[in-house]
Order: sequence, then structure tokens, then C-alpha cells
Amino acid sequence: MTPDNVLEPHRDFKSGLVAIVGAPNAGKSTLLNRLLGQKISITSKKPQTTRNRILGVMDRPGAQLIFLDTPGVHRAGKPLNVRIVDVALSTLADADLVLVMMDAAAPDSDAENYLIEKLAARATPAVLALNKIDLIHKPQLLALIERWSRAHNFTAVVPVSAVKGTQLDGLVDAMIQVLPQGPPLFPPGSLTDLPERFIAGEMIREKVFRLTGEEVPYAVAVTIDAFKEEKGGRLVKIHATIHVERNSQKGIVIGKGGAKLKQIGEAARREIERMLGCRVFLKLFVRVQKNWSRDSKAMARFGY
Ligand SMILES: Nc1nc2c(ncn2[C@@H]2O[C@H](COP(=O)(O)OP(=O)(O)OP(=O)(O)O)[C@@H](O)[C@H]2O)c(=O)[nH]1
Repeated sequence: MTPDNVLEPHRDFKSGLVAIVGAPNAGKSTLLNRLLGQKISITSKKPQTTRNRILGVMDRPGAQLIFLDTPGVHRAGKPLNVRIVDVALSTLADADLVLVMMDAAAPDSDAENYLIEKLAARATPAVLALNKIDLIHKPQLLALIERWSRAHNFTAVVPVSAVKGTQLDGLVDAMIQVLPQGPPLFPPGSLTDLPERFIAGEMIREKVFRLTGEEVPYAVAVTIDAFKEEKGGRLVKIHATIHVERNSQKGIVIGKGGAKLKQIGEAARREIERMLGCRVFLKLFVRVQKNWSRDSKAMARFGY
């Protein structure tokens, strides 16, 4: 008779898709970056910076977890926000496991109850990570654990701090337990399947957010118009356009005498250079596209 391990070579290996969902600002991107040890999803103090699904692959002994990072789930009226929620929920359908993240220090009951409602309609197992425990006291945490354990049949409820790295191994173990048996879906060591040019665009968008303060709203999109390797890969030339909705926003992004745009470009270039490990020449353009976030055709063109 053939031994079992020949018939089932992946009997001891687990792999699957993990959808990370939660209210905006729960800390999903911070967790993913921390788990994967490299910056692939942008984070910011403002909610909703993650508008696209970002795939990260984590290899552990005997397991591979493929993370689908989703935008924050919330009820919202604007077409852009409705689209974001749709993307988040459609990600759940693809997942073997849902990792629900909540900000334990600033619960967003509306969004969280809505999420639990959606989860209840599916058979997909779910693990709850109560994040930012570095900001709260134990009795508060115990009350939250009790509340959510009653509200949904989570496979595990794990208090964590994504920023400090507290209990992240415990969280990963809890997820691996739930994953189905199966072979690795990506060659070990694949960090992400996202093209570098997309990540470069996200890095530029993050710098616009960070460096223009509260003055420029979320209605900013970045397209990469050219991305060319030169000098045998020692230099990458990038042309990118920052799309805004109004002339006033264009003025803010460019700044006095072009100072703000220069600052954005330099900060983004340094980060892209770190990611690519080579010199980068980055040229930025700013373009006004009236009301793009309310225009679904424009949204599709920007990849939302
Ligand atoms: N104190 C503390 N802050 C945290 C922790 N995790 C995340 N944060 C902060 O919370 C803010 C939001 O984190 P993100 O990772 O961008 O949140 P997100 O859920 O990906 O947000 P969206 O992209 O809007 O969906 C950032 O300022 C993080 O630094 C934590 O464990 N403790």
C-alpha cells in the first residue's frame, strides 16, 4: 500500500485566503505591514486610505496565509464610499477566513454591528482581533471580549496591539488553526503579487495625504503614467499624475512656488527608492478632474 504522505503530500500543510475587515482606522494596514515585515499597504491617521485590495503573502512553518486587505466597512451614501463597501464585502466571499479588526480604544458600533450582521449571513469562520490594547485598561478589554464573544460565534477573540506587536504570534496561530489543509498557493517568499508601480502610486498618494494636512480631502487619486527601468535596473524613471477635484486643491498640492509638490515628490521618491533598492527619478504632475469621486466612469479609470 502507498503510504499516506504520498497520496496526500499536503496533509500537514495549511493555506488559505484571509480577508481583513473592520471599520476605517481599526489598524488593518498597520497589522498587515507588521506581519509581513515590509511596507506594502499604506497607513495614515485619516480613515479610508486603503481603497484597493492588497494581497500580501505570509509564510510560516507548515502554513501560508494570503491576506486580502480591504477598505474600512461603513455605511455611507457617496458613490465612492458605496463602492468601497462593496469591494470589502465581495472580498469576504473569496475568503477561507475572515479576520475582523476592531479598534478597542475607539469602538465604531455602527460599522461593527453592520459587519457582524454581514458575517452572520455567511458560514466563513471568523477570528476577531481587538486592536490597540496599548491604549485601554484591562476591565474595558474584558467587557469588549465578553460583548463580542456573545455577538458572534468567533473561532477566537485575540487582543492585540498592531503598533507594539503584542500578541501577534497568538493571532497568527489562531488563524492557522482555522485554515483548510492544502498546498501553498504562491511560491514561498512571494511577498505580494502587486506590481511595484501600483505600490509606488500608493506611496505618492500617502505623501499627499500626510503633507497637505486636512486641507485636501480624500478625493485624490494617483496614476502612474510611465515606469521605466534604466541603466540595467540601477535607475527607475517614474512619471505620475496626482488627480484632484478642484483648482483650489491643485493650488494646495502644488504650494507656493511649487514648494509643496517638491516636498511630496522628495518624500515619495525616498520611500520608492527604499522599496525598489535603486535610484529613482520621480516626476509629478497635478491635474484637475472635476468631481471624479462622484463619477463612476472616472472611478473605474482610476481602478476603484
Ligand atoms: N496606539 C495604537 N495605534 C494603532 C494601533 N494599530 C494601528 N494604530 C494607528 O491607527 C491608525 C490607523 O491605522 P491603519 O492601519 O491605517 O488603519 P486601517 O484600518 O488600515 O485604516 P483604513 O485604511 O482607513 O481602512 C494609524 O495612525 C495607526 O498608527 C495599535 O495597536 N495601537
